[in-house]
Amino acid sequence: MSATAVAAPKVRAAGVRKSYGNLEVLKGIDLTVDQGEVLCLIGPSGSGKSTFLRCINHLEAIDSGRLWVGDTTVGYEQRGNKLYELSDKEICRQRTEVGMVFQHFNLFPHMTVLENLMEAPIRVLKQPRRQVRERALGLLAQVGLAEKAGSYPKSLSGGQQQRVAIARALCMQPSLMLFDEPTSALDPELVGDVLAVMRNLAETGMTMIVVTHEIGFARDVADRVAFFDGGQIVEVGPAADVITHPQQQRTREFLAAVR
Ligand SMILES: Nc1ncnc2c1ncn2[C@@H]1O[C@H](COP(=O)(O)OP(=O)(O)OP(=O)(O)O)[C@@H](O)[C@H]1O
Repeated sequence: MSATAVAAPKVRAAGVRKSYGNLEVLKGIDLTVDQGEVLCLIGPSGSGKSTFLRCINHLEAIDSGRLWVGDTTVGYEQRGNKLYELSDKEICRQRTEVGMVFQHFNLFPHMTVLENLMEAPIRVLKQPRRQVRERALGLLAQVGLAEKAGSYPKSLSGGQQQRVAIARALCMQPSLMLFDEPTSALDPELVGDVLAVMRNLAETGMTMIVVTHEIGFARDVADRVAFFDGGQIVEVGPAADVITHPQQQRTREFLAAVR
């Protein structure tokens, strides 16, 4: 054993495959995401980025390969021809450790902003109301929305709703945050505030996997970038290398088209 302890990867995928009917969406994904790392997934529409994210959070089951989420937990493991799946209880437990932010904020419309944040920690984690309330108010301050605690989602802008959605995910105290195109439903002038919240979160050391078309964000904030195309990772490496000096022709074409 080496003198320096090395933390286990937060997420590890090995040969992950997923099809919808005859459409093979993930064609053998191999990827490791380290503790505290920010990884951005970029690539054309339909290349499988969201599906991969959804597999990590057990919103989709993989067909084959292996997927570990967390330090020790096996997500899915193919043993011979038999696919081992987590029990519903294990999935629930793992989901509480993984926060997910979607393109469309998915806030509960009938609850205030503060109630949106408090709902899952109280109902799912059974944490004391007073403690959750304190944490929720702190998170709202962190995303610049302390004064909106008593408002209903429909009275907020899209950017504010997305910042609430991020705070809501964080209120569960996750150790991994997944973002699925968090800014693509926003008007351009609202994107900056959401990206600033994500940038601050990255600086706290949170492990983050972000599907995004915001190439500037990926270049400036990600530790590594993975370029997906046709259900495969074509290129993965340090953000500055993949975005500024892509090695693969396909990556170069994609970046030229989106810039
Ligand atoms: N539940 C589903 N049933 C059938 N096909 C699906 C399903 N979800 C995704 N797909 C298909 O899988 C392919 C990959 O979709 P996915 O959303 O993972 O791509 P993506 O790279 O995230 O694209 P985008 O940037 O447009 O979100 C697409 O062809 C999509 O139509």
